[in-house]
Amino acid sequence: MSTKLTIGLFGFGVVGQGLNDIIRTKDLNLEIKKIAIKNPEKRRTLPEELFTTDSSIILNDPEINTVVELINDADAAYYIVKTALQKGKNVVSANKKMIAEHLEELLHLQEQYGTSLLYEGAVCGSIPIIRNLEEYYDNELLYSIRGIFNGSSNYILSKTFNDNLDYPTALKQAQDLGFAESNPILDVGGFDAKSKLVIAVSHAYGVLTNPDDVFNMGIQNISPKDIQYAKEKNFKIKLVPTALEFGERQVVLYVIPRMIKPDDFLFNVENEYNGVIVQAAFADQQFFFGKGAGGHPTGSAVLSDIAALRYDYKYEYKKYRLNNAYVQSNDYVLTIYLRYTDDSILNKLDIKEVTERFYSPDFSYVIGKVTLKNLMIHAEELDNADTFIAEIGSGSQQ
Ligand SMILES: NC(=O)C1=CN([C@@H]2O[C@H](COP(=O)(O)OP(=O)(O)OC[C@H]3O[C@@H](n4cnc5c(N)ncnc54)[C@H](OP(=O)(O)O)[C@@H]3O)[C@@H](O)[C@H]2O)C=CC1
Ligand SMILES: N[C@@H](CC=O)C(=O)O
Repeated sequence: MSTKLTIGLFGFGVVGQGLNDIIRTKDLNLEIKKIAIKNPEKRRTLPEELFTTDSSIILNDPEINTVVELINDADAAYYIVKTALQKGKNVVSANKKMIAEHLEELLHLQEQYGTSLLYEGAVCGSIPIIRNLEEYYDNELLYSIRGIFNGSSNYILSKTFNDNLDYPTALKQAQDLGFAESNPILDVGGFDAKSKLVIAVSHAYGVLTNPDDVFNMGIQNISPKDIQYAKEKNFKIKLVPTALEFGERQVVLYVIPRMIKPDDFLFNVENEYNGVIVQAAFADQQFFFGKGAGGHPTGSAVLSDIAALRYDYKYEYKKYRLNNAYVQSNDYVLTIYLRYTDDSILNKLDIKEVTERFYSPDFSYVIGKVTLKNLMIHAEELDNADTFIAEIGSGSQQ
């Protein structure tokens, strides 16, 4: 017999309303008792008495056994989720930034208070990747996970690459469609993809890492020159988070644009769609594909978590609890395409094994090898309009 869920919902924006639309089409032995929002003046599509701006009304209601957190403020979300877990309520959240930043503490809170926090909607929208990494690949060695984890940046890349739209127009469209974060640098700068990678890696390898210790470079400095280079070589450019196991139980993780060949599963992942390639020892390559952003796709993943709570589902964090869990390492070498104007960056990055160079009065590029550690040291200098960096080909252990 499933538990009746009495829900306190936080947030009634793109995802909150998407979830509500889906719930209304089902008969699921659940009730949304109250909805917390921020702005009391906004017109709502549900009766006024359902809404409150006072989060404590939900958090202190003993009848509410489930909190669904779908707000666009990571700090407020942290307080809400932590308090709900401490008060014995189960929680579903789609807030990847908050979860990635506080995962270790949230894991221990669940243990301490016997509560459950589920967050499938936080990673790649509608794609059921977290439960697969946690449960399905429990016994198998995972060589790597990589993919397209951010719908907005992929939408922008598709529109600029395939339809010759300019970058600001494509970004505005992603915002208008409800895909982008309130601060879009989180999307285009690779921060959102990094949060999702950090969460995925905790279930894939049992590694809990601080997002600040993971390198991310985004697509914010892409120019028509980079697109022209990619087209001439029959590549597409995608923003790709990667986690790879190597050496003695080490895992490297980073987010960087990547030149993708036509035979790669990610080549045809366009617009707000996401794709995840899992490379495992025996299963070999497996590809997960689906919408990574938007109210209904994300709402469907949130609803799947809510439904799982009716049967007391919890993440066990099995791989984290193993004694011989993996450790994060940055001893890794990437083959990169680097567009630049100031030659000094070449020395700073100490680029080796150069296979291609191009000079012109207004820009140059080089293809060569660089250590992940050097990219991390010079990350701030690399983030300027005259520079664009993308992985090209495969990397190797340092
Ligand atoms: N949009 C997407 O495609 C996806 C989003 N997510 C994540 O889901 C979450 C919600 O995103 P999204 O729906 O797009 O965001 P929106 O900006 O569309 O909506 C945010 C909602 O949060 C409410 N809110 C903000 N602060 C508070 C607060 N302190 N207390 C109560 N309510 C608050 C807002 O209230 P008000 O209505 O009054 O302004 C609004 O209803 C974010 O964490 C996002 O990263 C995850 C996957 C996909
Ligand atoms: N801003 C995010 C929303 C979903 O997580 C994205 O574009 O992927």
